[in-house]
Amino acid sequence: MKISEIEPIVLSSKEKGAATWASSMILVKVVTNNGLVGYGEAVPTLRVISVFNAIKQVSKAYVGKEVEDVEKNYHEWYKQDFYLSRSFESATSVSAIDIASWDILGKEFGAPLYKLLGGKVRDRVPVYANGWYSDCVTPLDFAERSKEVHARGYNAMKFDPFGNYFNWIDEKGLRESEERVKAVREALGEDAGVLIEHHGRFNSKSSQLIAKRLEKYNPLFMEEPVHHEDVDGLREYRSRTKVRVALGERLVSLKEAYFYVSEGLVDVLQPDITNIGGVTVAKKVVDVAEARDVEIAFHNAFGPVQNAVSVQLSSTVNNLLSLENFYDWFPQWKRDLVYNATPVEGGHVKVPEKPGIGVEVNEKLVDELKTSPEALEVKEEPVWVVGGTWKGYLK
Ligand SMILES: O=C(O)[C@H](O)[C@@H](O)[C@H](O)[C@H](O)CO
Ligand SMILES: [Mg+2]
Repeated sequence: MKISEIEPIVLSSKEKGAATWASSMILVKVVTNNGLVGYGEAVPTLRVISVFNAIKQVSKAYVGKEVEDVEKNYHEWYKQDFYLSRSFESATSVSAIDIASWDILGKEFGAPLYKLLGGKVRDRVPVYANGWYSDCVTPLDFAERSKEVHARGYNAMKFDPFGNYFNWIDEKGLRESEERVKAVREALGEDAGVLIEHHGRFNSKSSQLIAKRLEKYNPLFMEEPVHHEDVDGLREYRSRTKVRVALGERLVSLKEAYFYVSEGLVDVLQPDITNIGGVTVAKKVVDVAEARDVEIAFHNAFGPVQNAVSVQLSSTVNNLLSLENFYDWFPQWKRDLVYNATPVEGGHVKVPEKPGIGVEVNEKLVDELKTSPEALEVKEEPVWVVGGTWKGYLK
C-alpha cells in the first residue's frame, strides 16, 4: 500500500483552552493508493506556519513510499534531512506522518496499535492532570481547584507555581511558590502525586534553591528544572539535590533521549510522540529507558490524536509512571474532534479497541474548523503558561 497523499490541516477556534497553543491544532491526514486514511498530529505552539510548511517538505519524501515501511521511511528522512537532529519542525513533521502511518497499519490489519506493538500490559492507563489551574494565583485558588480535580478522580496533578519568575528567583518568589505548593499538598493529602512544572526556565542556582524549599512537600518529580540546553546546570542540580527529575518534551531523537538516560540525568522521561519521531522512535526510547529503570510519562498536551496514540503506547509500556492528560481541560471541540473518545474515569483512561490509534476523526468538524496557518499571538504571558496564572504579576 503506497502513500498517495499527505495533507497538513490547521484547525483553530475562538474557544480558549488552558493555554495560548490550546486553541489551535495541526492535524496530518495520510491517504494510501487504495483509499485507507490515517491521522497524525504535530506540535501547534509558536511555529504553526513553519510546521505546516515543514510537513509539506517532509511529505515529498513520504509520498510514493510503502506505508507499512515505517522504519525504512523514517531512516530515509534521517538520511535526507541534514538538520533533523536540530530541527523541531522537521522532527514534528516526520512524527505526525509516522503516527498516521501506524494508524493506517492498524486499520489494514484490523488491530488497535497496542496489538501491533507487542500487546498491552494494562487495560487502563493511569493519567495525571494538567491545564487544571487556569486563573489560579493565590494559594487558596490552587488549594480549592486542586480539591475539585481530586474529587473528579485524579490522584496526581502537575502545575507551575513560579508565576512570572524567569531565569532567576528571589526570596519573594520562593516564598510565594512554596505557599502554593504547600496549599496543594495540604489540600490533596500525603498520598497524592504533586508534580512541579518549571517549564525549563531557571538557571541551575535558582532551581537548586527551589528544590531545597520544596523537597519537604515530597514532589513526585521536578519537571525541566533548568533551561533545556543547560546540561552542566542539570548535572550540578542532580549532584546537589535529592529530588526526582522529569524531562523529555523537547527531545527530538532517539540518541538525544539515550544521552539523558545513559548519563543518569533523568528519573522520569517524557518523550512526546509528536516530536520524538512518532511511534517508530518512541517505542525505542521506551526500551532505552527501561534498561536503566527510568520511568516513562509521555508528554501529552496538544490534541485528541496525540492523546489517542499516547494512550495506545502507554498501555504497552512496562515502565510507565503515568500519562499526562489535558483531556478535561481541552476546549470542547478537541473532545468532539474524535469519535469513541477516551474520557478519564477515576484517574484512568480505558484503552480503546478500535483499529489504529483507536479513535476516528470527525471529518465534518475538521472541515468546519479548518483554517489557513497563522502566527499565534505573542503575549506577555508566554505560550507555555497556563492562562491567567500571571494575572497577579502583570501591570
Ligand atoms: O508539560 C507540559 O505539558 C508542557 O510543558 C506544557 O505545559 C507546555 O506549555 C507546552 O508543551 C508548550 O509547548
Ligand atoms: Mg512540561
